[in-house]
Amino acid sequence: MSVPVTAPATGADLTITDVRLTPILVADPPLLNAQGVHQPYTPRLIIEITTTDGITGLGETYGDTKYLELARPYAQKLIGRSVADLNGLFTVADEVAVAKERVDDQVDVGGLRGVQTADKLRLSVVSGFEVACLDALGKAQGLPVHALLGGKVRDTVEYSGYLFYKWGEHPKGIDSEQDDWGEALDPSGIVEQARTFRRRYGFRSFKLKGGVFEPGQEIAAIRALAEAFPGSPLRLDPNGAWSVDTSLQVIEALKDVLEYMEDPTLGTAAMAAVSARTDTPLATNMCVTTFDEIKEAFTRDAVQVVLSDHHYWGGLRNTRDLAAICRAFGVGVSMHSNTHLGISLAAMTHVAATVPNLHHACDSHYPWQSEDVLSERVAFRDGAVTVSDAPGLGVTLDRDKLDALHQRWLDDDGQMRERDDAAAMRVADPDWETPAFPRW
Ligand SMILES: O=C([O-])C(=O)C[C@H](O)[C@@H](O)C(=O)[O-]
Ligand SMILES: [Mg+2]
Repeated sequence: MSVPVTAPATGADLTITDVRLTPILVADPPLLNAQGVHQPYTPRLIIEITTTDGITGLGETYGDTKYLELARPYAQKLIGRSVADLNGLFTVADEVAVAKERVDDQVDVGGLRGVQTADKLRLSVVSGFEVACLDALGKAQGLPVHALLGGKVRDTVEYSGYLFYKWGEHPKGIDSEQDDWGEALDPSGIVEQARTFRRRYGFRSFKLKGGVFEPGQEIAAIRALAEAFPGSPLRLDPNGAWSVDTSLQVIEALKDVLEYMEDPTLGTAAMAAVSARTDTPLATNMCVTTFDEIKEAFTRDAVQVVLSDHHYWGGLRNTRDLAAICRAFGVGVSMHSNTHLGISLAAMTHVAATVPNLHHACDSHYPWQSEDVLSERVAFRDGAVTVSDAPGLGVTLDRDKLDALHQRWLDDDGQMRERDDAAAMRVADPDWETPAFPRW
């Protein structure tokens, strides 16, 4: 292996001596989507990689069992390697077996993140370790992560306000934390939520998570937003809940105010059928979620914007590769988000800062997370995060906070350790089954 374990300029020893994995449960509000509702707590995995010199890099990824069972043996294999050996992270991942039942006939979070393959599972684990290696390497070299990716092309990264239909609180009788967002179950509730987003964070564009109510109500919500925030870029994302015809009807009703329509219908073929009959751009984080899916989707002109997500695309450098492919095909790129904490927001911001063809505000769930493992939260100002020039990611772990969220994970009887939005919905509605798609 030719990757140096000693940094020539600084003399820092980059050898990995310890990897610490801490599964946690993070409070999550009752956000509704096409599958059901978010659980009161969601699993995340915090990764700490330490070098011989005692430098520690931080990473974050999904924390459900299927990720933990890969992350544990993978972490062991990294001891003795260099944090600079970023390509080696993928080689080592191929040595970790993925259980067949984890991928056979499976989709990712009920399909919210598209297909589930062994490769994608591995990449979803590698990404957290890649971020931790980059953080450690940056600290060792005195360079921010964006510099390790080639350097920032912007000083701030814009995010959109991610609006959700939501209940005022989780169902009574189960452990949960109260949030201060209130209920939003109709157009006026959504506008009120958007006003709160704007007041607290300054977001200029908004995305509404749809596929919850019949399309007429969701059209009314977007119309109400357009009226309340004239000129703001707006997006609607029903996670594939509509047929091709319904998709076209909704697009027709909203085409004057939509920046893009996100995953109106399921699968590349149906997206291509919609795309062929509208000029409104279609975005996806469902039918293009792996490199293998790009060729068909792009050659059929099924999507005009790909919403990358460094967690399942395999890290920050793969995200840049994806952006380069999109650029070559004239396809736009932006960022998808699931529930995540500040380590991931910092990582998203570093990579987004380096992508020249990023022309849409990125998604982020972070405002919905009242808890974090950082000593200082990452701040949104005027709807954007300032790109840090501090070494590494530029964030600091608060061990007490990490320990408290880990204790919650330890105390859990197992129910919250797997994200399952349909099961969470059944707590309120025992007959709930995720509807067959297209639902409308
Ligand atoms: O399609 C999307 O943008 C997402 O899947 C984002 C999130 O997963 C969101 O839908 C959620 O967590 O409910
Ligand atoms: Mg989406």
